[in-house]
Amino acid sequence: MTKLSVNINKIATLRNARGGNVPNLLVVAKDIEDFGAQGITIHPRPDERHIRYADARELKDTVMTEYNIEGNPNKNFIALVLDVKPTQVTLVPDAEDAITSNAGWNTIKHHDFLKDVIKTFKENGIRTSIFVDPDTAMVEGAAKVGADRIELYTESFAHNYGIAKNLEDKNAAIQPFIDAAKTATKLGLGINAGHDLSLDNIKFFKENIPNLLEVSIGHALICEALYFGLDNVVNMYLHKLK
Ligand SMILES: CC(=O)[C@@H](O)[C@H](O)COP(=O)(O)O
Ligand SMILES: NCC(=O)COP(=O)(O)O
Repeated sequence: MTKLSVNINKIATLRNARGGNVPNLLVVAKDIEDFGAQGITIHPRPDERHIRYADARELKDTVMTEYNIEGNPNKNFIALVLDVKPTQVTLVPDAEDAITSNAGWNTIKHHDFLKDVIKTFKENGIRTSIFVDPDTAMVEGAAKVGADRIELYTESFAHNYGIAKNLEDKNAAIQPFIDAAKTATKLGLGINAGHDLSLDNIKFFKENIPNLLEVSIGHALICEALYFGLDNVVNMYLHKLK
């Protein structure tokens, strides 16, 4: 089964635009769960431009499904995650000023750092996932540092699938992800995926990646909700992930 974890960063972006509490992030998170999503993802960034550290703490008592916190494990982020103790922490190597995530970890170069951080989270009962490009060497590196899962960075798939003219192009877009997923499975790593997944591309991705445990989807899902409504969109994803 592939779980749908809805990334609610964009709900916080909308709230922050007016400085008040509309929309209420906690209410939206609860509604998304009630609509059927099996997880809530947040990705607090150092400038707190959308999710604030206080949101991450408040959501702890609201989220009853899988709570996934993503981010670059700097000192403040590590302290936050250890305090909140979500179901899962996803380590993402973002630069401070990145507009959005734009690369996976080099799990070989950062082996010692990642191994230490992962040990700390695992000792605290938090499942760990590492954001990686679809590169078998990086997947092998993720296994070596002791991660429970990888999150495949799907931007290149979404882009190449979006411009594909035929099935051959679509197959070329997914092939690196199939190879990375096979390596992950062989090494005992669970497989998550995310970034720019959408109603247009999710079915093809799911059908081609065996053992896909979770997808985290935010930007496209919230955009699609403008047209279809949040309840409908969550259920459209659930249908495509069956
Ligand atoms: C790791 C990942 O791909 C997502 O968390 C994405 O980066 C969302 O972050 P923003 O909402 O800040 O773009
Ligand atoms: N981990 C990916 C995520 O949470 C959402 O990414 P996106 O759908 O906003 O691109």
